Amino acid sequence: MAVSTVYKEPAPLVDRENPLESMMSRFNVAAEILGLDDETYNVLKAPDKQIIVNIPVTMDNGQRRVFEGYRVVHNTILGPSKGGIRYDMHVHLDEVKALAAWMTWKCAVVDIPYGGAKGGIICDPTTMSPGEIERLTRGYTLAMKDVFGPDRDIPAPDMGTGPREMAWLMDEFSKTTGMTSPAVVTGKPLVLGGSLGRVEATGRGVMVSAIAAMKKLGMDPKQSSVAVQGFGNVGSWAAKLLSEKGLKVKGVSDISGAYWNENGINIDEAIAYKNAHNGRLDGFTGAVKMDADELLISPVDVLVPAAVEDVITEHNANDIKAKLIVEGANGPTAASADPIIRDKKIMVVPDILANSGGVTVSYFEWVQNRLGYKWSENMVIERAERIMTDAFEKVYATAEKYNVTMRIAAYVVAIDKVAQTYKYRGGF
Ligand SMILES: NC(=O)C1=CN([C@@H]2O[C@H](COP(=O)(O)OP(=O)(O)OC[C@H]3O[C@@H](n4cnc5c(N)ncnc54)[C@H](O)[C@@H]3O)[C@@H](O)[C@H]2O)C=CC1
Ligand SMILES: O=C(O)CCC(=O)C(=O)O
Repeated sequence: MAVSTVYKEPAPLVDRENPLESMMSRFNVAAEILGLDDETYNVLKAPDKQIIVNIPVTMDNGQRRVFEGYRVVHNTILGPSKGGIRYDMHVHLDEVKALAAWMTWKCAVVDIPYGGAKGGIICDPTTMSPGEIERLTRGYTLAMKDVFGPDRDIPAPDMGTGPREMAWLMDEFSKTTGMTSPAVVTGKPLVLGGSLGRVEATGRGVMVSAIAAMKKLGMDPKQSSVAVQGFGNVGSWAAKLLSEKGLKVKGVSDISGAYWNENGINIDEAIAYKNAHNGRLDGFTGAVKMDADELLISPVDVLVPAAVEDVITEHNANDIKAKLIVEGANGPTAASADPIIRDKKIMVVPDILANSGGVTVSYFEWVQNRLGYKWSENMVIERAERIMTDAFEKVYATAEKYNVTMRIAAYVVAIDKVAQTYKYRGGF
């Protein structure tokens, strides 16, 4: 059988911002504030390891294609590395490196015993059949069998993946090791040892941090409006839970475009529409279609970017009207926009704090798998909310202490924890 593609050249980053550079520039500011020593700085600035694999997959038409996949383990000083797997055509090694480092900082901010990692495969899952995606997922798992492990590196869902892919990953890993290992991956279906509350956990954390920030800013949720970019797992749950808190969701968007309703979008209807239409809002009649770029600069009080990186840049930051940005996505704000947003006095709850509800409940899932015991949904929600609220208050206090933005404060909290751990553990 002919091999049609041997190597997929990663999409160049020349025409877009580089998330790794954005991550590093904030890391440098926080390292300076902390007076981080050179040894620890040098260890943290680069990932522990980067694995690149080529995964041959027999497509439904009999052709064999080869997909390029990555796993980057940024750091494991706090514990086994943790982080999602992304299926998208824009996956790039530098992006995965940034996402892996963000996982280290995120786990440190919420004080859970994990390091950071991230994976990705350059593919377009929207054009692949379930069988093709399954073979790809199993091939990736096999290629990473020496990387993954319940005490080593624990994947989870990210863009383009969900419980279905995590189930295949768990099954393939279990077969290669000869024992059922639910704790090797989180975000699994409930029946395979998934946790109650994990599906909505990231969106719930976005809601919790948005409400905490609104309280600080003296904003009344019932008198406030919000726009949410991205209507997948994170965006749709954030929109639903924010609307349940009384905010009027005036705008939402996904890859098909942006949708606006001045009187508020009925989010349950939008979710039902999306679920019935291949995960997309295209054709949704509960709102008027608008220019996708307009959504981020629309007249709302709160903005929740919950799709991809670098959508807020020096080119549109000045036009943002929201008083509060809560980052559901990883890296939605390029570093070039930071000073503009700061000068406009917009509060930003940064990604490594705002979207940490997902990994927090993943941690709970892993704990439950290891205990062989299931927690109630209320216990999951109550514990996750407590962790997120405590982290928010710690970051807020750090921002006040050093007179810096919430983003820099979150990096300070995270890097300080990692650096202290190095100090006690030693080893270099
Ligand atoms: N799933 C999770 O638990 C977590 C996800 N995140 C981050 O949240 C973001 C979204 O992830 P998920 O919701 O899981 O992905 P998903 O695959 O469920 O949904 C992505 C959504 O974004 C939309 N989208 C893609 N490109 C877009 C664009 N250029 N403009 C507007 N919409 C666009 C898609 O149509 C879809 O609605 C990513 O940055 C991810 O890294 C962060 C923490 C945890
Ligand atoms: O749930 C997890 O373990 C990680 C989720 C993730 O990839 C993220 O927080 O960006």
